Amino acid sequence: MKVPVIVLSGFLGSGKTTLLMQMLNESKARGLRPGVLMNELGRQDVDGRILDEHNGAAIERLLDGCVCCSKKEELADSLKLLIKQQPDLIYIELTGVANPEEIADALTEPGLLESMSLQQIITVLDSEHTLEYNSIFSSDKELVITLRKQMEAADYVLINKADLVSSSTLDKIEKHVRKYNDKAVITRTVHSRFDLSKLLEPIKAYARTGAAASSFRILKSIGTVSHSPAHQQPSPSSRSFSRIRTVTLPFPSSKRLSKAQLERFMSEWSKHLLRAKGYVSLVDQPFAMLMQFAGKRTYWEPSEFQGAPYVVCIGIDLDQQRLEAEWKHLFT
Ligand SMILES: Nc1nc2c(ncn2[C@@H]2O[C@H](COP(=O)(O)OP(=O)(O)OP(=O)(O)O)[C@@H](O)[C@H]2O)c(=O)[nH]1
Repeated sequence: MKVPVIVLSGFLGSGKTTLLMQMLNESKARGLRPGVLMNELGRQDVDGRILDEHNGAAIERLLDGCVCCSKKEELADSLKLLIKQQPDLIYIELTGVANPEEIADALTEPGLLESMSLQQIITVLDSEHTLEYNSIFSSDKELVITLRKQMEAADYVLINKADLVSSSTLDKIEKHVRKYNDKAVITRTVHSRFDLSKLLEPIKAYARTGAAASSFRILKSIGTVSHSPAHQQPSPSSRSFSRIRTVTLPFPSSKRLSKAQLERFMSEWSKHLLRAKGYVSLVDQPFAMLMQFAGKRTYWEPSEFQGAPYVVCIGIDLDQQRLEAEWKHLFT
């Protein structure tokens, strides 16, 4: 019996983990046992920790690289480990700069093809910034192509963060998506919430009966991706990110900062910073807080994190030395 796989794609900070948490909750409510493969660009696993705090699903993590390029070989191994735990379905959350078609392609490798089947690709868009990406990243053709592929390959497109923009912007985004994908179901969402029954009910029926559900999609035919054996290095043209760099900033355990200091730091770096997330110690808080910088906004959430605090920064053309120096300076 093949395990159904749902791939969550979308640019950095668009709302993939938010969607994953909702999907995990709804899977559990239906009595399904999900497995999760999380891929993060940074060495530190922020999203996995967020999940641990909310759920008890089997989680495999692939850190410090993107499964569609540097971590391609490890993708198969991690999925095989998950399969051993006999989940009813597997969610793969990609990095924000991954091309989902390459993952779909990787799932056709011998060793995976017999044991899992790709069901759906869901792409989450950040309504506040999607229309700007072409101009923001105009000098990075690869990234622009990857963002387009995320829309093209999707079965579902969530136009997320709908609370932050006008309805005319949402209309424009929908038109923009339709230029690249005339088949996907497009839904406007807030906090990635949408009706998951069409996705999960057939999987539930499949898990119960073992019969192939007719609504399941068979592996998409991947016309645009050249098939490269997993042991080969990806060619430069198959890389999904180029000028993106990830830097982990340690937060001295004896120090505390204010929200305002951290928000100012994020805002001063916002030209190059696409995303930042991590656990920080605040002057007025007894416990570490989860800080998320996405779409040029900083979000705060309480957390149960008890390790050494840190912040992972993902940026384009990031001057790592200057970033680290200015970060250190915050604590002097
Ligand atoms: N206002 C608003 N905030 C949202 C919405 N969806 C998600 N967020 C917030 O945006 C931030 C990023 O959301 P995530 O779900 O972590 O985004 P992601 O795509 O997983 O991010 P990466 O893993 O870094 O690529 C979090 O602080 C979310 O709470 C939304 O619809 N509206």
